[in-house]
Amino acid sequence: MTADPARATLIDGKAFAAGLVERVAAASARLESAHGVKPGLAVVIVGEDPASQIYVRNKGETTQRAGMRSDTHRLPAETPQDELLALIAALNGDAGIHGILVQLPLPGHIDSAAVLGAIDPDKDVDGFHVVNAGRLAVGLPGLVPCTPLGCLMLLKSELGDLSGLNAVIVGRSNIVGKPMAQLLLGESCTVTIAHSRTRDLPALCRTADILVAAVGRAEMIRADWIRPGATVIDVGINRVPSRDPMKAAQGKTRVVGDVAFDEAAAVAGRITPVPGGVGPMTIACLLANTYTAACRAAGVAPEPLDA
Ligand SMILES: NC(=O)C1=CN([C@@H]2O[C@H](COP(=O)(O)OP(=O)(O)OC[C@H]3O[C@@H](n4cnc5c(N)ncnc54)[C@H](OP(=O)(O)O)[C@@H]3O)[C@@H](O)[C@H]2O)C=CC1
Ligand SMILES: Nc1nc(=O)c2c([nH]1)NC[C@@H]1CN(c3ccc(C(=O)N[C@@H](CCC(=O)O)C(=O)O)cc3)C=[N+]21
Repeated sequence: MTADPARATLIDGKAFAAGLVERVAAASARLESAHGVKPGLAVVIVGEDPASQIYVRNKGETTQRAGMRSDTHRLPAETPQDELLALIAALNGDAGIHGILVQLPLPGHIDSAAVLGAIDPDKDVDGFHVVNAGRLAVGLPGLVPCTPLGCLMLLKSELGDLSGLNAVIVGRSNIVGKPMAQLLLGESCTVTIAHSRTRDLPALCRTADILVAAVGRAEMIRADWIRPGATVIDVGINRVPSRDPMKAAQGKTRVVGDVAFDEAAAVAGRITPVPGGVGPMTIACLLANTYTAACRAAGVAPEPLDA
């Protein structure tokens, strides 16, 4: 038998998220007893996107655990945009609802930008409204997108001060890549954003002390793209056929990240697994944002939620 190569430390997002949910639950209970405000989240789902089902289920369970109110509005796929906008207007005006999340992607006949733009920015717990993107860009308090916020919490808890580190983010979406870059810039990292037109992506990735993969391509990032000792955050959630050919033939799938985990773990210093890494942090941060929004609506300073 050959000795195991050095293995990266696993960053346990699931455990970190469970702790964060507990802190949110405790802080929410204190907000309710001291000020009579119970944080309320409204989730709006239009149509049936099978990939989103797990997210929706995990979200519902976790919100319950945090002792928050959570309403789910399920609308048929053919819902006219006007009707969706009318629901958002009603939720904007509902004092018991502090957070509104419209599940993406929306059906093709709906203008997603118009829908996201209709959410009251102070209830926009996804942080997708242009006002919140602008606040993040200029360093004003707002609501920060949950996935990058969760990644940042993991990085700070693992590495402490991030200043001066080289961060490479692969992916430039408005919901992950760009806000991730803003947050790391805010921590004084030297930030590079890569995308599908980037030249020599492997060489660029090798410059990273912090490598964030948010691409949506199963196991694209290989071991030889990773600087030995680097911290790797894998945002990707990709469904691939089950390893067992019998199960695969029955259409069974498993979830993998954007990083080839097994080989990457032999090179990286620290790495998040998929599942059990960034995903649970996204949900915990959604609840944290709902708590923050409820505090601000009540004119109360939110308690710090850091570990
Ligand atoms: N864990 C979680 O909580 C969450 C996970 N996700 C997952 O994260 C991943 C990314 O999501 P999202 O940001 O919404 O995805 P998008 O599809 O919106 O963006 C993907 C980005 O990756 C870039 N890209 C695609 N192919 C390549 C390539 N071959 N080389 C370099 N860059 C490439 C694209 O570049 P270009 O702009 O040039 O097209 C784009 O900027 C997905 O797997 C998604 O499922 C998303 C949200 C939450
Ligand atoms: N308005 C909106 N906001 C979102 O934040 C949003 C969205 N729409 N649409 C879909 C994507 C995807 N997303 C995930 C969140 C958590 C997990 C998650 O908890 N994953 C677990 C389980 C994975 C599994 O086993 O399938 C894990 O990684 O361990 C996955 C995916 C949020 N998204």
